[in-house]
Amino acid sequence: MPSNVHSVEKLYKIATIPGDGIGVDITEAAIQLLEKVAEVDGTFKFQWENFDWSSKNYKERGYYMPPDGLEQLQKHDAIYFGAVGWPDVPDHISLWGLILPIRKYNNQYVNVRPTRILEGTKSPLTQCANKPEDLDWVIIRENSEGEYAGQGGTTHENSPHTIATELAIFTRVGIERIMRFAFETARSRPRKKLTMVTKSNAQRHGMVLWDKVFHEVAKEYEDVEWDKMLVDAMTVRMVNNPQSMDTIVATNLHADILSDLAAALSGSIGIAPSSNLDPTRRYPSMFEPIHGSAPDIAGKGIANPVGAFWSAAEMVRWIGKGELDHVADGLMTAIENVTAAGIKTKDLAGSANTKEVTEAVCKEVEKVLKKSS
Ligand SMILES: NC(=O)C1=CN([C@@H]2O[C@H](COP(=O)(O)OP(=O)(O)OC[C@H]3O[C@@H](n4cnc5c(N)ncnc54)[C@H](O)[C@@H]3O)[C@@H](O)[C@H]2O)C=CC1
Ligand SMILES: CC(=O)C(=O)O
Ligand SMILES: [K+]
Ligand SMILES: [Mn+2]
Repeated sequence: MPSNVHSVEKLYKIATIPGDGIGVDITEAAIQLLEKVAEVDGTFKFQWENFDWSSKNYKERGYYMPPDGLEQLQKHDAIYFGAVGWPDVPDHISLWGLILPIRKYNNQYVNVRPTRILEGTKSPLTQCANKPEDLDWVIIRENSEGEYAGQGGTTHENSPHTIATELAIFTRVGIERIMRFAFETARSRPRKKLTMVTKSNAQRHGMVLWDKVFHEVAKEYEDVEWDKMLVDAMTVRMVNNPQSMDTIVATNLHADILSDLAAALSGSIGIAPSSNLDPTRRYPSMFEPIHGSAPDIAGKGIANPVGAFWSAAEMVRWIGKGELDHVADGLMTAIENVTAAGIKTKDLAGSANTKEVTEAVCKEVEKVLKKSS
């Protein structure tokens, strides 16, 4: 391009929902980093709109999202989320008041949860040599139905005869689309390997349908090597043989649990990102670290922002539709250069605080992006 012709700056509208506890700290850190990235790159900008839908405000207002909350979010290209939940509000109220409806009503039926051992960090697994390839997984979590469908009820409350049901819902449409996404993800990675997780020995209806649809979809992906695991044995394999897996697909509940385990095995829950995707792109997708509000460390300024930064990188990748992959990759390089240099929070056996890690990554990303341009 001739130097006197400037490309038009693209504007990305991002809704931010910091939520509670460390969600606030890490969202602020992610915005700081993304602003730096946009400034250095110069071809795009972010327009932020912040939504103060926290547990504190819930206590005062009686709601997390206002009645038109979902519509407000839908005016944005993406949503960046911190975490929701605080000890003075029952957790099912906070989750069902905010994050679960956002996922469901925005058709975010996939939750992508990668983990690997970042440079300069260590897995607690002694059999891991801490080479990146020792543990490099992407968990594809079904994000719209299953055990978090929200169906069920309680009767005879406050009596010895209370009955509560929690119904897991599995639909053929829901299973088929998550399997396809999982196979596509596996196919896009070098090892082309998918592990499918169920509990179809004990759960004899929904999980059996899950198995059946998996085998049907597998026929369309002959280039992808696959195997299957029951979720209990899967926890053992994750600990004893992490090298043997690559892409993993599991239900809403199973993958929720396995992804916290995956994060811990790769070093800390504080590093793990997640993308809540509407693959059709009709609705905005949402990006957040997998961890919660961490009341035990909130307010101390020591939360690890790496999972938030990795989520930010995935958001850039998603909104860029292939045009900002170099920026997302640059962000990941910057994050890993900083962990490799030993600038890490306490959960990664370091001594830096959130602010110090954030500033180090901001500085590093400037170097990385300038070098690559
Ligand atoms: N998507 C969301 O908004 C989620 C919300 N929650 C909510 O968060 C609240 C707390 O949940 P917990 O079960 O305690 O899980 P949690 O993920 O908030 O914390 C678990 C443990 O990991 C540590 N930890 C988490 N993130 C960290 C980080 N970035 N850096 C360093 N240490 C970190 C915490 O200090 C704590 O010891 C609850 O109200 C829960 O419902 C939990 C998970 C996801
Ligand atoms: C709610 C929760 O724990 C999660 O989405 O990871
Ligand atoms: K979160
Ligand atoms: Mn979780």
